[in-house]
Amino acid sequence: MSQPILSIRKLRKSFGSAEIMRGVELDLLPSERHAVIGPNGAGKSTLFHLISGNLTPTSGDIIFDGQRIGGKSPEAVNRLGLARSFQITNIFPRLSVFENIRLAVMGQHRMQYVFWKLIDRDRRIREETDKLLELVRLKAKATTIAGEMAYSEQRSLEIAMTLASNPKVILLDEPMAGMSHEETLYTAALIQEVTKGRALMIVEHDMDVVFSLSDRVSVLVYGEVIATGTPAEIRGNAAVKEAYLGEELAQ
Ligand SMILES: Nc1ncnc2c1ncn2[C@@H]1O[C@H](COP(=O)(O)OP(=O)(O)OP(=O)(O)O)[C@@H](O)[C@H]1O
Repeated sequence: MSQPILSIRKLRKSFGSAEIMRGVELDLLPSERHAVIGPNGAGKSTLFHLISGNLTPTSGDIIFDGQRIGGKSPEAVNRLGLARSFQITNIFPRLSVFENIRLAVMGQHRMQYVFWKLIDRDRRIREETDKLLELVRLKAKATTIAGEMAYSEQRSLEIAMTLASNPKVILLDEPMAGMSHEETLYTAALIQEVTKGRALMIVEHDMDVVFSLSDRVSVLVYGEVIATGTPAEIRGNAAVKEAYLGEELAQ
């Protein structure tokens, strides 16, 4: 097994007297797609907030690419190569699709571009923006106002913006929430395509998506990972069935 790109050890987080993360252990391999599933309130979003720097751990380690990142700012974590999208769509609805992606690209290259000639800078930004537009199949919508697109297209746009930093690890929090069956299938295929060669950690409630998209699945219950394994192993795990999947698959 290759070395993990992200290792989480004995991770704890309390809010006042409420202990929400209770010693999470989890490894993400360099180019695997890894889903985190679990009942409502298990702590999945909190886990993502801790990894991305939006929350500071109470104790424990989060090691990304050999460096401790627990407690670093979201900007610092992002600069190291970890990008995250949120449950709520995070785009600029009044700007065009092209402008949205261009802003993400410019944000990433704020520093480097200072040293380039202006004309060269504009050309590079445009090229990178075009490449991302193509990757998420939004080229034909480049001039469309983002807020006027279908919800699934807005999520595609958001995925492109997440990719602007060329991250090694991508965290996606419920990317299919609120989508129709067709939109879900489309977005799952898109995620599969654009995350090739990178590590993906995804929180998702749609079990069909989870089991078809993931190389491995971790099950979080009351702030602890109770099992990690291939989709087949997780489906067949008695403790998982009892704690979560039994009711989820019966729906
Ligand atoms: N800032 C906070 N202060 C206090 N409690 C919090 C805070 N953030 C989250 N919690 C609590 O932590 C628990 C875990 O919440 P979290 O949103 O991480 O769960 P989840 O697994 O993502 O749930 P869902 O599947 O419903 O999105 C919940 O009981 C929630 O009320």
